[in-house]
Amino acid sequence: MSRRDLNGQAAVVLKGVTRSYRGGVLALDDVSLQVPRGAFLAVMGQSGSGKSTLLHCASGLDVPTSGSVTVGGVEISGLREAKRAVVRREQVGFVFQSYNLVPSLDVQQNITLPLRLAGRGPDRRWLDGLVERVGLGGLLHRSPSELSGGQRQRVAVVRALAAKPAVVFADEPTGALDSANAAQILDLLAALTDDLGQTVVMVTHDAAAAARAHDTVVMADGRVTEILSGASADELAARLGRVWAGAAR
Ligand SMILES: Nc1ncnc2c1ncn2[C@@H]1O[C@H](COP(=O)(O)OP(=O)(O)OP(=O)(O)O)[C@@H](O)[C@H]1O
Repeated sequence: MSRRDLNGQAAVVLKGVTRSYRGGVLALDDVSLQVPRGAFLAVMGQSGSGKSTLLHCASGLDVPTSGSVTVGGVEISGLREAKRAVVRREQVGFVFQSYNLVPSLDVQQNITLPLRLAGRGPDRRWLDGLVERVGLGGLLHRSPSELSGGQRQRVAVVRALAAKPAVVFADEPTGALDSANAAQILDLLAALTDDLGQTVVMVTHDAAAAARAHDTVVMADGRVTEILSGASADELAARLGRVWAGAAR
């Protein structure tokens, strides 16, 4: 998985990460994973396998019970929430299935919100380039309620990238979209990594979506069971079928 390592430093490193919940649930069980800069990585696995917990721990939304997490060269697992919030603002972008745009703000304001919260001015060339690239140029003064689902998700992708984060975590980014809009968002995520050297980690249930990523991490029972490179949707579906059947035994 290291072929995308553009400048030697990994965007995200997890070492021996464990997350247990009250009641004895071991949601992550000794997970070690390196996400090279410029990677487009999918995370798949059956419901309850630990995908969301992995995303939450890797992004600093949650804290592992043990092990370490480094994002953009900053070790975040030992930090208190206020400091993790600063690292998240500067190093992490998020894209959610439900877009999570602020309805009272227009597109332009939504896109620059994370920067304003961080007290930073926008890099106009970077933002204008992104807006142009995703075809939102004529929509900057619309409210989110005046956009299609696909357009809303494109706004969310630009917002996630506005601060040039070390990594974008996308949680089922195509889950609410029809197949044409889903394909556009996947094209966009792939182009961001291939053309702009951005790093994307995408949790998905959809083998066709995962097939657009460079590599796919397969999870079962809180563990990474394998990492598949360049697999087709059919190969992933077949592989996951076997992992799930194995997990059920
Ligand atoms: N807050 C919590 N308290 C207790 N157990 C939890 C909590 N959150 C998750 N779990 C458990 O941890 C395990 C992993 O959950 P997680 O949400 O990471 O799985 P997932 O692969 O994202 O599932 P899905 O595909 O259904 O979203 C599951 O057994 C789940 O029930």
